[in-house]
Amino acid sequence: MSKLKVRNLTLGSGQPKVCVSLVASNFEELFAEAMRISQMDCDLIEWRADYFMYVNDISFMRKAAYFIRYAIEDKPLIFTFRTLDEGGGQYIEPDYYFELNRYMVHTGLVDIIDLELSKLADSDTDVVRFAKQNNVKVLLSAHDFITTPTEAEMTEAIYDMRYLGADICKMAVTPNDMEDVLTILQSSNKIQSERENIPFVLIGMGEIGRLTRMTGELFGSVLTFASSGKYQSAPGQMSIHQLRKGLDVIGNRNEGVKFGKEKNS
Ligand SMILES: O=C1C[C@@](O)(C(=O)O)C[C@@H](O)[C@@H]1O
Repeated sequence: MSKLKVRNLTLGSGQPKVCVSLVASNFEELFAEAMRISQMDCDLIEWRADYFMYVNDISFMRKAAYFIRYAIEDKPLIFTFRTLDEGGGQYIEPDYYFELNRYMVHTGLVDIIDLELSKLADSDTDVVRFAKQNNVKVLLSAHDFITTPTEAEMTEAIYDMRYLGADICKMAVTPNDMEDVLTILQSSNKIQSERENIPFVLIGMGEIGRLTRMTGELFGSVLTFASSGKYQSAPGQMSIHQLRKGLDVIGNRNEGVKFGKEKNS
């Protein structure tokens, strides 16, 4: 697994790191949620700005980011505006999408920006370079809320993201049966063995995909998302408590415990 340092957190070593999404529509809720989530046992926080009503006012966005940073102190913060095309909360003008992300980098308050691969592929924006120049990590993402693409399609999408400069490559898809779950795990396993320098995340959304939210330590995903208790930012997210139990079981090596009965000497 490839390692990536964000503030004091190292992604890609041991268990996948647990991220909780902050969803709020106004300032009051934003501040309350940021304070509440900052007390939770998560490693990173993702601000899902597509649910915030002042997203078109750039100076309000700075104030909101400042509030969040104040509340969460030194925890790494991902800035995400998820577009309607990929399951987001509101419409955004394509040019403003990049402008907003650029501005968030400029504030120095966020550590990672999430950009959708499909938007980036259609544009000549320099936002990836701009983020890197300002020591902000770039997470490229793609979502499918209906199906699971083939193993080759998912693997290629992750490699394309890396080629375009992603520090983290993420794909969240929808398994409809256990074959699809195996396809997600197979693709993960292929990526981790073929290209061990890529920090990536492959998630199966919905009830059927839950297993894939826990298996990162074995199959290479560096990050996993839990519910905030109040909102799920995607179907199938578990509570942090449930998720951590799963992560512990899956990563447990039972070191030092011998097989069979100890013989008395
Ligand atoms: O892309 C992702 C992953 C996610 O969709 C999930 O399945 O947990 C949740 C989103 O908030 C995040 O931006």
